[in-house]
Amino acid sequence: MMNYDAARTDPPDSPEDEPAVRADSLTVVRGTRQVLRDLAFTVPRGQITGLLGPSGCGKTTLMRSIVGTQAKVTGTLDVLGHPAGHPSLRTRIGYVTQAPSVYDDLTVRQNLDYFAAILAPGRSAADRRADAVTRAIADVDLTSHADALAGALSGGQRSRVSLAVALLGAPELLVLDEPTVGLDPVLRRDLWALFHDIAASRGATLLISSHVMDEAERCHRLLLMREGRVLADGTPEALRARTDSETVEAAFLHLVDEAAATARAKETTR
Ligand SMILES: Nc1ncnc2c1ncn2[C@@H]1O[C@H](COP(=O)(O)OP(=O)(O)OP(=O)(O)O)[C@@H](O)[C@H]1O
Repeated sequence: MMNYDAARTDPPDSPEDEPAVRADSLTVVRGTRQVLRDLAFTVPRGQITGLLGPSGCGKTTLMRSIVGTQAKVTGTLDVLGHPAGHPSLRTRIGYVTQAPSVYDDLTVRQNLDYFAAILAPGRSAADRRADAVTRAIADVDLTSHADALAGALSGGQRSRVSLAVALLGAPELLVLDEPTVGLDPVLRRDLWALFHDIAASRGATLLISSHVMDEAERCHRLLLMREGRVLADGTPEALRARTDSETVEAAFLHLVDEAAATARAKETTR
């Protein structure tokens, strides 16, 4: 990470009201293109923030930057009181990518056992590991499939195994890249209920991306993105009110038109 300077003294633990993520003048280059441009936003703690925008607008790039796996990041990006990518954040953040990262030739429980052993190795932690694995499998509603091979599960079930892996370490910040894509409406509803439960019962912060605007209404706050920029940041209610729109989708379209009109006005005054 460009903004992680090993020589920099760690800031003191941030107070609870510090945002989970704070970005300022954040820019990311991929290949030869600037794909995130001068972003400034915060993600509050203990809430679900939805990262919404059309395909290719930069959601995954922003998530990769926050979890510290993205190169060519400049500007300020602080996560849980540290610069993004700081080694101390590794166990405090759970990241679920779009492609489920599970071993198909292991059962659900064996997958979880494997990742639990990396997080808490050694015989002395065996009981704690077994409890954490059982709880994570129950959290994602896969108890009845615990002994099934991951390779024999449906796409949605495999995504839930990935989510269970991310829940193992009880992370303070969960970053979920399109976790509900391709899932049926019942499963989508159940997963959103689980996300709300994780935020409410553990005080965890969730950053969840989606390009399905109807999921916006399920979030406490939204970051609306388009073409590498943040168009708006606020609660769904505030965004609807500000744009005099009935839905977040209508609010988004209003903001896109507004941004285009502002750009045109700037061009003509040059
Ligand atoms: N490895 C790469 N090298 C160069 N450019 C890339 C690379 N990966 C992504 N991009 C570009 O960066 C931009 C943002 O991509 P990103 O994956 O962050 O978008 P996204 O909003 O997550 O899209 P989706 O919803 O389809 O997953 C896109 O224009 C994409 O073409």
